[in-house]
Amino acid sequence: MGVLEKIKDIEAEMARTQKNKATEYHLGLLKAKLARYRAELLEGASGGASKAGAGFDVAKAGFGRAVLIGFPSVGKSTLLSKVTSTESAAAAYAFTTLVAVPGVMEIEGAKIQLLDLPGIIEGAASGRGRGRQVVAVAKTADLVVIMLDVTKGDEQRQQLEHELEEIGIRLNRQPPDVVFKQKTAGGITINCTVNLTKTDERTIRGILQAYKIHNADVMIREDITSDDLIDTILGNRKYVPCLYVYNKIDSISLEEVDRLAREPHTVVISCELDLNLEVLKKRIWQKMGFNRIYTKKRGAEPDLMDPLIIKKTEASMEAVCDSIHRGIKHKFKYAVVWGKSSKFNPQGQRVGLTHKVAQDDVVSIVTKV
Ligand SMILES: Nc1nc2c(ncn2[C@@H]2O[C@H](COP(=O)(O)OP(=O)(O)OP(=O)(O)O)[C@@H](O)[C@H]2O)c(=O)[nH]1
Repeated sequence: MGVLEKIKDIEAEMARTQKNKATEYHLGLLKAKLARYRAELLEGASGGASKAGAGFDVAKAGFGRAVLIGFPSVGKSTLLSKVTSTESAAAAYAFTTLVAVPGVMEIEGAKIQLLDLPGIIEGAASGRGRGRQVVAVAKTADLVVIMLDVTKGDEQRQQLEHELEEIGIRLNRQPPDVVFKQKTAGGITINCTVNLTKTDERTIRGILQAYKIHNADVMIREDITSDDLIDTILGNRKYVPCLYVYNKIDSISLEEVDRLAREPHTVVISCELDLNLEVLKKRIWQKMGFNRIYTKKRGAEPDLMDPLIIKKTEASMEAVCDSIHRGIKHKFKYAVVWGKSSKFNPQGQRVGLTHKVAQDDVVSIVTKV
């Protein structure tokens, strides 16, 4: 039996099985099996392994990359033409049978690449589409933008979320708070700091066994599900922020627009009428978690024309140094900071390499001579 049939069988069995306390263990094992077969499918273990160099790669331009995913005719090309300086058609990158169109968007002084992946998402998880390439590209993405047609309802959204979920992409979620350490001996030790309501120890042991893990320490610090445990064991999940963009709001009522606009992680736009496109750009910037820092030479005014763009998660003074030049931190003596991250002082605050900067800070770096 091929992997696809095995997946179908398990899915059918899961659909037949009622979800309750008594079936939790059985379902947990089925999920573990399913995740294993899916991984096999995506890694090409069942044949058709990718040739070296046949992968999907687009040179990362600018500071970050947002990947645009959506069904045909939702308005992806129209959006790209409005918000990016899309490189000419000749510059569209071709990968074996796949073409992705990268455009570059200027937001708040940063260059962000917006990559349109036409038609590759459908059926990716079942091996029909180009699951491996989607995974590869999504792994390099700082943001997934799911573009939807407001007139098509929520069906497209559910389908895309489902496909992305199946290939191991987790949208707008944090990795489960579980520490998992495989060992060579000593059996399985499970420690929980919280009360588990969605799974239990027997199921956890069963899942570990399904993965032929007989020696491991598992420390659980969150009320996880069996799926969360499988994600932790497989360790190859990609946690990425996602923005839902509903296009064509010119075709629906104001009430409906208002309702959608209040949904979390959502922006409503009309490409055709140029509605809300600036807001969309701002939201992309925020969702990517970038930080803008201005530099200032001693005795001079801050350089407001050419800010440094740094990822928020790594926004220490050391990251600021690295974004200027790799060698600077080795010559770093101290920095002076003005802005939200510093104590108010017209002379600025003296800080070291571990200081965390904030958006729009002005920084002056003093190096050893
Ligand atoms: N009413 C309305 N129509 C729009 C809007 N934006 C795009 N369209 C129309 O939707 C159709 C599809 O737009 P495209 O930009 O070609 O869509 P796409 O997602 O790139 O489609 P593929 O190239 O097939 O992947 C076109 O006829 C556009 O004119 C909008 O804001 N409102």
